[in-house]
Amino acid sequence: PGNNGGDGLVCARHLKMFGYEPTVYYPKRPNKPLFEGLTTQCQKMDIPFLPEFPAEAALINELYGLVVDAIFGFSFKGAVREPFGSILSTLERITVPIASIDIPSGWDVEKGKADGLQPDMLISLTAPKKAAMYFGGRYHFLGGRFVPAALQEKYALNLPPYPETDCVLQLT
Ligand SMILES: NC(=O)C1=CN([C@@H]2O[C@H](COP(=O)(O)OP(=O)(O)OC[C@H]3O[C@@H](n4cnc5c(N)ncnc54)[C@H](OP(=O)(O)O)[C@@H]3O)[C@@H](O)[C@H]2O)[C@H](O)CC1
Repeated sequence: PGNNGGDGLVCARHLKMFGYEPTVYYPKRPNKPLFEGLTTQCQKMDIPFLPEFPAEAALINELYGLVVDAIFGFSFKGAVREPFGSILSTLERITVPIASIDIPSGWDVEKGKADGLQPDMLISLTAPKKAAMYFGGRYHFLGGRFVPAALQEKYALNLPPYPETDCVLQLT
């Protein structure tokens, strides 16, 4: 529903450009030009938007090869509200791999969530958030090669160097 969801729309657009067949579920759409524009871009690229989230984990396993989790990022707080509680509990039961953008949805940005979503892949943006230390999945990537040196210094960010012209770095 926020910028993490916007990242999900950008991800769907890239996947389509790379020849994959993404499908988007976007239940709460902010009334803001940025998200309306991203939605229009996806629609114009013939990316289907699901009217309902598949209630059965088995159906997701059967229909999809990967789930990109772009529900909540670092602004998630408190107890999860519907419809996202039901969506997350279904995602906790699927067996197809999950790739979470920035933070696994439903995790506390610092403390994580031991009994929450456990994705196979985490794509941290700009810098890994504190909760990333609880990530136990197979692949951890860092994306966002755009932090000016002055900002890195100001916030004492110890960011790793990216090789050559790469914008993404595999951390584990
Ligand atoms: N510099 C960077 O690192 C960048 C990060 N980006 C991405 O942006 C997200 C953070 O985006 P933000 O819009 O601040 O917040 P979220 O996407 O995490 O979530 C906000 C929405 O979530 C709703 N919310 C919050 N808590 C709950 C809850 N308990 N139950 C249900 N819904 C919840 C909230 O709703 P409200 O009604 O409370 O407003 C919002 O709708 C970051 O993680 C990155 O993915 C940028 O893309 C680039 C720069």
